Amino acid sequence: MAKILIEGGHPLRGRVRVSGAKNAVLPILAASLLGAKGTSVIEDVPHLLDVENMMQTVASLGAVVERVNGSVRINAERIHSVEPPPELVRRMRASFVVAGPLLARFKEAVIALPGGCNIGPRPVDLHIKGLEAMGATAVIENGCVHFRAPREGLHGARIYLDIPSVGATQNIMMAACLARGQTIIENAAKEPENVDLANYLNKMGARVRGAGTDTIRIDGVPELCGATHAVIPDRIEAGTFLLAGAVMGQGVYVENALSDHLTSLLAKLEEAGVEVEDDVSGIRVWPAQGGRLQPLDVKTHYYPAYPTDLQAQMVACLTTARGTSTVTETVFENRFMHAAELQRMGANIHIEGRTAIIEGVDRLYGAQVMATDLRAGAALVIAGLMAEGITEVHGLHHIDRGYDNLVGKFQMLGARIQRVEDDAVVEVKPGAAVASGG
Ligand SMILES: CC(=O)N[C@H]1[C@@H](OP(=O)(O)OP(=O)(O)OC[C@H]2O[C@@H](n3ccc(=O)[nH]c3=O)[C@H](O)[C@@H]2O)O[C@H](CO)[C@@H](O)[C@@H]1O
Ligand SMILES: C=C(OP(=O)(O)O)C(=O)O
Repeated sequence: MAKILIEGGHPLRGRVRVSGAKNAVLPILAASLLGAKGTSVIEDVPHLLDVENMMQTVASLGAVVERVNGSVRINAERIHSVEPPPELVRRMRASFVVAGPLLARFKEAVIALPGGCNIGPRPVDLHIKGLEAMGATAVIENGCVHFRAPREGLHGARIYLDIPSVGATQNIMMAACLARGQTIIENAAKEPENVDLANYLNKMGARVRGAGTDTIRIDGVPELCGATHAVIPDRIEAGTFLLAGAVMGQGVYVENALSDHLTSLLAKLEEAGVEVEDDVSGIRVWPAQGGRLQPLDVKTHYYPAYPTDLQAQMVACLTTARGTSTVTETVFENRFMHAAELQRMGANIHIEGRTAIIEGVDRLYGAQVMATDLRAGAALVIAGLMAEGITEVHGLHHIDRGYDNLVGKFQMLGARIQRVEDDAVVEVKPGAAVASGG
């Protein structure tokens, strides 16, 4: 099995460039299905397993999808199916957001219940309730949701989301673009990825206002066309490198990182004694005095609060803090699987309900560990960089879902890290891409 080998204890320095955001590009690829005319060109598309899956999902419905270097071209004029293959949909959470575009444009969609990271129960009731409020019916049969719109199509509705769900907001927003009349989404998710999706929809001819606030208003239009759009930088990838730089860096510059999207993380880093400098092109971090963070209390919540997708990486960094930290996970019910793996490396972590209590230790030790989900994988890589000795990280298919060339990028920062495919060592030269395959 493929694994990542890390010799820990070597400082990181230099610069690394963040790729386009996974959680923005996935709904944007799905939204391209709304384009009845013309070709969309999506720029800054990262090389990720999830992106390959979404490209295959959209292509399986009849869209012509082509990757040209960093861009993806999609023509969705001729769609022949409203039923993406369940085996593709089950591979990731974001695939469920093809429901909204298909239902709005073709009045029908049959979508398998989605997969994604194993971080707790992840229902889709809010997606279904929102689409039902717009006139759709939804029947769950054989692990699939069969949506049907009325003959005259979906209509606008006022929808209050019980939870500001990122995916439900996306599904409803996309469906509303072609619905008759106005849709108002209240308690909408405010994540920057949803703002990026709204910007893309508006370039396609939609009328979406208020994305990034609690209330989004969408006036339906009869037709949308392909558009050109560059995806925003990945704030979670940026945060991963900033956290690694905070504990192992000697001046790490994360190019393309947007400080406006990372305010909660940057505030926590400063509280932990890390020096943060930002400019128009990126963010630099200098380590806390003596290289160890001050202990922190961190609570994940919906944007703009501290992101759940940076929780595991933060836990890894706090394992060697100068005292006791707490990290409370409020978004997902079971997102501390990395704690047990970090304990194999000498971390002292107790889980009490939804809170991890982390007693800082002097050092971590290299060990064989398993990535149980995407961000757990990133956390273990950071821990490996911090640890004395050799760490072996397994379960790389999780990491490949969401990090474009993670190993190559850490090598560019001077880390002693390499990816081993089965028994073969893959040489990664600075600037070269690592194939992101399972
Ligand atoms: C592909 C993508 O963009 N994934 C992100 C997205 O996931 P995703 O869109 O799945 O996350 P949601 O915002 O929907 O989930 C937030 C919470 O709402 C609950 N919920 C959600 C929908 C629903 O119908 N019913 C319900 O109860 C979930 O179980 C969870 O507890 O936002 C999460 C929260 O920032 C991130 O961790 C994921 O990286
Ligand atoms: C939880 C994540 O992804 P997904 O929603 O695709 O499972 C993530 O990106 O950390």
